[in-house]
Amino acid sequence: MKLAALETLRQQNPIVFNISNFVTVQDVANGINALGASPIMSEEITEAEEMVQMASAVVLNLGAFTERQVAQIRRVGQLANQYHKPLVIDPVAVGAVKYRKQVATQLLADFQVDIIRGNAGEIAALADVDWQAKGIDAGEGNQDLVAVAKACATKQHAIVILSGPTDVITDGKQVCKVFNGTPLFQLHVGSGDMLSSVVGAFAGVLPDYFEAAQTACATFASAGERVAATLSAEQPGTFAAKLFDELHLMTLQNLTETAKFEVQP
Ligand SMILES: Nc1ncnc2c1ncn2[C@@H]1O[C@H](COP(=O)(O)OP(=O)(O)OP(=O)(O)O)[C@@H](O)[C@H]1O
Ligand SMILES: Cc1ncsc1CCO
Ligand SMILES: [Mg+2]
Repeated sequence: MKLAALETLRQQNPIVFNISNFVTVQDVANGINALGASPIMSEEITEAEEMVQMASAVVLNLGAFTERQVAQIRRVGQLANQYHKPLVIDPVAVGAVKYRKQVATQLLADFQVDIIRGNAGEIAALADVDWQAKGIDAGEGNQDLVAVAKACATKQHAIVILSGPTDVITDGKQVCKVFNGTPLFQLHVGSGDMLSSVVGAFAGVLPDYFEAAQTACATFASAGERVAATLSAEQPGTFAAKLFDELHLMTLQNLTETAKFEVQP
């Protein structure tokens, strides 16, 4: 795990091109901006090539696309591959909506996606593992999460982040678990969307995307955990506000002291 990449990120201020969803777009922009990246969003296919060229990473969030946006998403995916930019996908609610799974599966078949970041319900769906996803939430399942994440990585030929109380990051063989976090993340819609774009930001400065995925999970979950430790009750609003502060203020030393993870070769 390369925690020092936090400082590289802040020095390089990578541009992250996000196709976001209308629910959480501002949290995503402010979250990665606070951390030290430079967000840019667009819904216009005509400027897709310029966007991808200027970006250090591309994040496709599939949270609320229209048919017209699918055409834009497809063009951006193709351009990200053409210009060799790291490509991250957040397959929102693919475990709950058949149409979304069809669209996401087709994207994954047509493009080289480097990192998939989803919760257990979403990663299980892309692994074709039986699971009861619930809307945008992880839902219920009794399969082993490491096995689910590995199956998804192998099937989709990508690094997979299965986020939740423990984040599981795998390339299909090696596994890293990040134990940080707080249940307060679940009280703020879009925590996962923010994480996916934080993953893009790290992939923009760390050419080893497996390392980038791990470092992003440890950084984001540690920031939330550090905020939760300052609250005296479940305060979702205060948590969100302080999460932005912490993403900005957290030092490498704070991160190193907080991060709890294990890597299995
Ligand atoms: N119960 C929990 N305890 C600790 N950390 C958690 C818990 N649930 C989620 N997290 C953390 O929350 C962050 C977002 O992950 P999550 O799996 O909730 O995404 P998501 O389901 O896609 O969220 P959203 O749909 O709101 O965007 C990750 O950093 C994860 O580690
Ligand atoms: C609530 C919601 N609905 C579509 S996207 C989204 C935000 C979480 O991704
Ligand atoms: Mg999500």
